[in-house]
Amino acid sequence: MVFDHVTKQYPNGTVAVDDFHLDVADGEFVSIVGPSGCGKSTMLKLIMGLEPLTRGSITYRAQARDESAMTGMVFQQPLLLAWHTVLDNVLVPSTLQGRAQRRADEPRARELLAMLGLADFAERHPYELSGGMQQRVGIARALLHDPRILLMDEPFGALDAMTRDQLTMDLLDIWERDRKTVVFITHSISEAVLLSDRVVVMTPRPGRVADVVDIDLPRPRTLQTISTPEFGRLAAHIRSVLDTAEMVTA
Ligand SMILES: Nc1ncnc2c1ncn2[C@@H]1O[C@H](COP(=O)(O)OP(=O)(O)OP(=O)(O)O)[C@@H](O)[C@H]1O
Repeated sequence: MVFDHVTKQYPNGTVAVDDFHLDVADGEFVSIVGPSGCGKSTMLKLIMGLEPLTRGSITYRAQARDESAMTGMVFQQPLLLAWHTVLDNVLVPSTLQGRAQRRADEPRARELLAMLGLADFAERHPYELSGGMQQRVGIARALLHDPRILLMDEPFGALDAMTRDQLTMDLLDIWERDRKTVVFITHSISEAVLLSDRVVVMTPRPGRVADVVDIDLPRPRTLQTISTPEFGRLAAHIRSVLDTAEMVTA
């Protein structure tokens, strides 16, 4: 996926993203970190085609079976339908395509629920699940149609620290298995370092690329990776780039 000098100005004149340039390899895990309001969510909306670009382009290298299988999206809140079971929530994208599609996709939905440790909860309702389990349902739903690109907008932001760590490890497992291209938005430097091949550090609004940091930590990574000196060095570097970018624009 190539972001070629992407600029987004909203109709009210706000420039949310300015000249964002990045080449994301197929199967790469890229995180975007930056201060609040620097245009991270806007980037995702541009990728999803929910907002038109003002200038520049976003192009895909990989081919998908169809357009709808190109991207899967995980939000900060899992956005589950309270009156549907867990299984039906995962199958929402199929149900929208008709009953036959729903039937065809049910085995895959059950397989994803099992992979995320929710096999026994398929017939339950969202209110019976913890926050972390609800977010797993959101992840299963995003993976249902095997998207080429997984977009994640602070998916663990609303969770407590332990659940967050667990889901981070689960996401690493899932990614190691089939190496989707992931664009992951987060406020957490350590989450970004632990997960990513590269971390894009953005400046305060209008969001520009302040630095792109290669995360050359060996994989598979574990929570112990966080206590290595190399991890500390990378996290400190990203912190200093963020601080410098804030001082320059302040
Ligand atoms: N529809 C819109 N119309 C006008 N301005 C907008 C619109 N959506 C976002 N903005 C502005 O664009 C800027 C970037 O917003 P965006 O939500 O992309 O930032 P963010 O980095 O995701 O923020 P946060 O980390 O707080 O979620 C902000 O100043 C925001 O107020």
